[in-house]
Amino acid sequence: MAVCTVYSPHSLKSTCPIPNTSRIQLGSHQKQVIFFTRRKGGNYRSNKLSGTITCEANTIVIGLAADSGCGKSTFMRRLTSVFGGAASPPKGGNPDSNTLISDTTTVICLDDYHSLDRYGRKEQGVTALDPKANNFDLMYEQVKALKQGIAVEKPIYNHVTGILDSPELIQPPKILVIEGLHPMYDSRVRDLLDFSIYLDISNEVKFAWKIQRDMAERGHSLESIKASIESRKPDFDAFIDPQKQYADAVIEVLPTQLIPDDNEGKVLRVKLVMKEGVKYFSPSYLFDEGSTIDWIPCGRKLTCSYPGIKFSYGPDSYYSNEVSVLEMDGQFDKLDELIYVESHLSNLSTKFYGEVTQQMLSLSNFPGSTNGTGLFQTIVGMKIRDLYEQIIAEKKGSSLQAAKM
Ligand SMILES: Nc1ncnc2c1ncn2[C@@H]1O[C@H](COP(=O)(O)OP(=O)(O)OP(=O)(O)O)[C@@H](O)[C@H]1O
Ligand SMILES: O=C(CO)[C@H](O)[C@H](O)COP(=O)(O)O
Repeated sequence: MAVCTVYSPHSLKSTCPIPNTSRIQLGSHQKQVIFFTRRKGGNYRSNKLSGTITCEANTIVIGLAADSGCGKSTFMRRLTSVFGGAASPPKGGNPDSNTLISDTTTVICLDDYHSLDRYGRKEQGVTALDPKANNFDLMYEQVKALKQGIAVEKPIYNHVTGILDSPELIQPPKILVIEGLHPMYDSRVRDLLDFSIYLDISNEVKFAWKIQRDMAERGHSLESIKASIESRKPDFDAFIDPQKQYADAVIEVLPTQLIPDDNEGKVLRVKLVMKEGVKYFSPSYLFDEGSTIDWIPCGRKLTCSYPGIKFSYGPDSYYSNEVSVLEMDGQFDKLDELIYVESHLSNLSTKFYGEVTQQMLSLSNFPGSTNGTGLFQTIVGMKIRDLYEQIIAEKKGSSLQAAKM
């Protein structure tokens, strides 16, 4: 439902597209439901009122980019949990839908915009990472419509059959997350994003995660997993990886530096790269904003077994952008002791003391809960909630202001 404000009772003009007949909720000073019928030249006729209408669609759009098997679904489940409630596929819809809906968020998977299905890609010898296999015009049109408060009929790419199924109806949510291979590839789609995240998983770690999932859950052989990663690599380097330069936050996952020549890949070094100067987003920091700090918290208040834990924080530059980087190498032994670390982090956008620890404890069975992946995904979740609340508060403020004029 688009939220609109009616200014003057005489002229009728809209600054945004409204479907032919639409239910419009007026500003809070004048709550009533009215119907609009579209007329020529962007004018609308209503059953109850006339006036100039400014549509303030309240959908904010978040982009999450990563290669397949790099933890997007896990991150999405953490994000949904920050807003409370669980996410599920559209009720009564296609059981193979990739969409997840909760009270606040709708997560759509950009695989649904594959223009070539599995057979088409095979025939043309292209991977799903190649822009030629994706319909960016439709992606742009539909994300734009949802952001404007208009429902869309989005295609479904069926990962079971490898073909495109009939579309599903997606209503504009409060927060729309577009996750997948290319949320920041097309500049038109990129410009619609209120915030963007890139999960940058190093090759060694990606390989370990993929083996764990695809061998255990999908019955693939080690050789076929290796071959699949190798065959995707050129397109990954050409089309997916470059998107990280546009991200407002990057979560980089690397092998640990605490164990010399580690090749087990169980202990991880994770960096949270946060762009400076992004509207509604102010980076979190350790101890003292802008300083450069190394911190080993192990000791009386934090239990650490081998190889321990090391945090670092400081300013840096990333693709010529000024950033702050928070880093954690190692893993927690006792998750409830995370409160000790949390109390030394600032600007977390939490609602109460210890909220990050509480979130992490409540999802302790999720992958990455004992290391920086879970911690930084949770912090980014808090930041997205804060961004959303700031944008909505600002919009409400300007509607009230306009209504008074
Ligand atoms: N932080 C983490 N630490 C360890 N393993 C992880 C982490 N995040 C994800 N994984 C593992 O990696 C695999 C892929 O994770 P997930 O399904 O979240 O990725 P995805 O990007 O959504 O994948 P796809 O796009 O292929 O559906 C899973 O087996 C999961 O357990
Ligand atoms: O990279 C991917 C996105 O996660 C998939 O490989 C792509 O969507 C094609 O899917 P499938 O392998 O099921 O045909």
